[in-house]
Amino acid sequence: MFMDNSFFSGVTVLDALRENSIDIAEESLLQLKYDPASVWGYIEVHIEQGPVLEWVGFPLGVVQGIAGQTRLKVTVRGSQGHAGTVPMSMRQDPMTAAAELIVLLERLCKHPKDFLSYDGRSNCSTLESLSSSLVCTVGEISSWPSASNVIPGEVTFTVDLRAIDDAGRETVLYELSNQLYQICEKRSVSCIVERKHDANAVMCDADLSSQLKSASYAALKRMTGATQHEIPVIMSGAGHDAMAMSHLTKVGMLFVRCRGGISHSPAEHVLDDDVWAAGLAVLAFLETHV
Ligand SMILES: NC(=O)N[C@H](N)C(=O)O
Repeated sequence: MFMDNSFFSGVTVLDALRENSIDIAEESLLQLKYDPASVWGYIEVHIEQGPVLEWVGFPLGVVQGIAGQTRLKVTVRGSQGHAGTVPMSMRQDPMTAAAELIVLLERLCKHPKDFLSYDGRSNCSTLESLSSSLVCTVGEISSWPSASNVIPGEVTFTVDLRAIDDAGRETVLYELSNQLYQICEKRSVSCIVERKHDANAVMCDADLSSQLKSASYAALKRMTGATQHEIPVIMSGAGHDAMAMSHLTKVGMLFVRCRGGISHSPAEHVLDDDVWAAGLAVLAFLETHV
């Protein structure tokens, strides 16, 4: 099935392999996967893609865990019409409904405690941990037919929702969809919510993390000659290869400071010295294991 998938391009994985002279059956490809018993662990170094390390003034940080994530596609359908002729009171406008839904999402993710109750689905500690890591984003929106003098017939937008606490993420999604359908009903538009992607949170291995911490101390001492204060331990809101590797083995991650916390932008930048520090930390880590 995987080999016959064409994803976005229309070219199947099998076609792409064959075009590159790799004639392989799906069964043999599956046999290539690692035997968990043969793998000791997985270490990943990545730029932080956020502002924390720069803010605390450290080139390196140890990752405690990676947030779980859900991506939704929300389609809001209303009644397409003429921008000049349909009275405001007679509209079923999916654009204003989408705007209300997006503002609801922001309020829910900024203040989950105002929305979620202390019942069986969410207790006090889940709400605390949720509030600290929950982030929600609408990164794409499109309307049809997308003309300045037309009340749209349909608006589609994406939701990217992340939290370190999987149960909390589910609780937020449950609350979001409840409120979303209520708003759509109130505005006489129809809403379809499709769940496009889910990945559970991954916690880094405590031993690997403490070894990476010691290795980071050693690297920074070697570079600056000074003993560093506590190396920051941070959560990753971004997804990483370590998430996939965690199904196979224990994982550990090191973050490298980036300028302004900017990422997913051409302005993304790291200092050469910080990359050097990360290299020395990995070397120090390896030296304790050979
Ligand atoms: N490291 C990343 O930016 N990973 C993904 N693209 C993500 O978190 O969306």
